[in-house]
Amino acid sequence: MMQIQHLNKSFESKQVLHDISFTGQTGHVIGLVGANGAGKTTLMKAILGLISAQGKITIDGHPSSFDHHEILKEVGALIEYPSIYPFMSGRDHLKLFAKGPNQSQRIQSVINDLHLTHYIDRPAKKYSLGMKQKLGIAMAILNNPKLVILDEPMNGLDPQANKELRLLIKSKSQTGTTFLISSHILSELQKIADELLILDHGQLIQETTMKDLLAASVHYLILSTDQDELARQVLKAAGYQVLNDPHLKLQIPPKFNLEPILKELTKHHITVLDIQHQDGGLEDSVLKLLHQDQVLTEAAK
Ligand SMILES: Nc1ncnc2c1ncn2[C@@H]1O[C@H](COP(=O)(O)OP(=O)(O)OP(=O)(O)O)[C@@H](O)[C@H]1O
Repeated sequence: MMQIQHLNKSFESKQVLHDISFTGQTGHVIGLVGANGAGKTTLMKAILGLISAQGKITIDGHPSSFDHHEILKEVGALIEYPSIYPFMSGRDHLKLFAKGPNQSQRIQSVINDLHLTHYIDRPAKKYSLGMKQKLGIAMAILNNPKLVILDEPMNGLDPQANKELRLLIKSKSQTGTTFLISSHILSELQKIADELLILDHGQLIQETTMKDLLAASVHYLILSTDQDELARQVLKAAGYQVLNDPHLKLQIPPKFNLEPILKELTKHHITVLDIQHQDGGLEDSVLKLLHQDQVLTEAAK
């Protein structure tokens, strides 16, 4: 659905995107993560032809660029803040944006999907940040685009609205819509993204499936015993990676056998009261990759 090849972008002398290439499969949800200023919004703007950039962008088999972007009719987007007219109602915004057949039906269905009913007929100037955000998302998906690009869509949304958005993205992707979504809320992204692009200082340092990334993520074991301090010493002496944490917390590999730990503790007459397994999740994995990249960059200097 989307192919990006050797994309470079500079603002005056500052290069902010460095040779970015990736492919987005039809119906996949692609998460875009990176620190503040990593280049996420710039990349999205370049794909949307909002800024000029060097490189090749192909959407649904059609080339797209700053000067030639016919195919962008098939793309819905919410970048930074939604463009909202304060004196128009949400419904009038949707009417203004609607294209093609069955407009009223599509407007009503997006209102229902995003639970906008109770304020959609009020002027938008009375909307909260989250309400505006939801209206912006509604405008992006209203015309059933093949590709939807959302920059920080979870901004300002409460947990219920986040969940509704997640369900909507999942159901749309299952019917073939491709999503490119940037977010700092990695726990939310973890729940919806099939793939992940990690940007660091304008470089794509990792393109991976969520499954692979999480499989390689850090895992922890949190033990509760009748003698935690002794258990800590025993496990450290036995070579386990015991963390400096108020809890008795061990870092373990993804596939791990518990038996030797229990044997070691029993040998020292320590009783285990509780065991919890915790995976580091997306946040840990992304931070680890960004840290590795920083170390490599420093070493190359
Ligand atoms: N119009 C512009 N003119 C000059 N520099 C810009 C412009 N837009 C962005 N930049 C610079 O490009 C870099 C990438 O910015 P961008 O907004 O793409 O980052 P981001 O990853 O989206 O960050 P955030 O998570 O904070 O939104 C930053 O150093 C920013 O200062």
